[in-house]
Amino acid sequence: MASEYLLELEDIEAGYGRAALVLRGLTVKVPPGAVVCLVGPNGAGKSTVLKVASGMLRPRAGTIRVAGKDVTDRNPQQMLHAGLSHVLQGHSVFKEMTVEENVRLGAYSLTDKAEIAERIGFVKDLFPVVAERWGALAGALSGGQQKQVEFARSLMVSPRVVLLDEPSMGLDPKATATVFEQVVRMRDAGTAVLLVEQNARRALETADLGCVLDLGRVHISGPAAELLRDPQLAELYLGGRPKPVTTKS
Ligand SMILES: Nc1ncnc2c1ncn2[C@@H]1O[C@H](COP(=O)(O)OP(=O)(O)OP(=O)(O)O)[C@@H](O)[C@H]1O
Repeated sequence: MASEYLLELEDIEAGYGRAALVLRGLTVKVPPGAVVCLVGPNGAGKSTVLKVASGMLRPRAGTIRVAGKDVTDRNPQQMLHAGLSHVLQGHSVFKEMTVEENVRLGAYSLTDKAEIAERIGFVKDLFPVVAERWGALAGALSGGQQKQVEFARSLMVSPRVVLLDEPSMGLDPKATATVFEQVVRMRDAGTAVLLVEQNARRALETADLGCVLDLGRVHISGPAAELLRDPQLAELYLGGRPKPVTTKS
């Protein structure tokens, strides 16, 4: 059945082993052409949402749909095939391999050489640093540049939705700004993004839609700009009240 959403996580319950549930009836929906960000306190379950979406963690209840198709209980390989590509927290480039080798790893499931060449052209256009440093060892790149190599690798399979877990982790403010610019470029090039970020204010400034997680559920969701303006949310989750708008005279 056709759906207006690319990814729907509905009434998800999930947890680890015998421990208490982490997600307790969580619903998150990602429409086409959008960056959706999940924010909330430490341990709220943000990364767990991405693990459920990419098949790393099976939900105990609830439904996962991709473009209207039920994909609940599929494994990571099948989720990738369905169109969900997960960029994990931390740095996952292979430092002793070249940028090219790292990016080509993202195409391991593709067999059509013309398609691989087309995707390489696409990611080189989207991430100029990947094109510029194509033959360099990935370990020689800065943290922010390595993150762009990870983005490029994740886009090789033409995913419908990229799942980004704390892409700014460990980066300085300048590199963080570049990485968020690239998130917007990915969206504008046609890939929807579900983003988890510690830096909630920065993430909401980038995203189209936001979901605030608390106690394993979505506490409040809506256009990111509206969430940023909400004084109560700012106090509770964004490290203080919104900055007053100043007008230059
Ligand atoms: N592999 C695991 N095994 C057992 N418990 C886990 C595992 N991963 C996460 N948890 C627990 O699940 C809960 C939610 O963790 P999760 O990483 O999803 O939260 P988060 O909102 O992303 O937190 P943070 O902002 O600190 O990264 C925490 O209580 C955490 O200890």
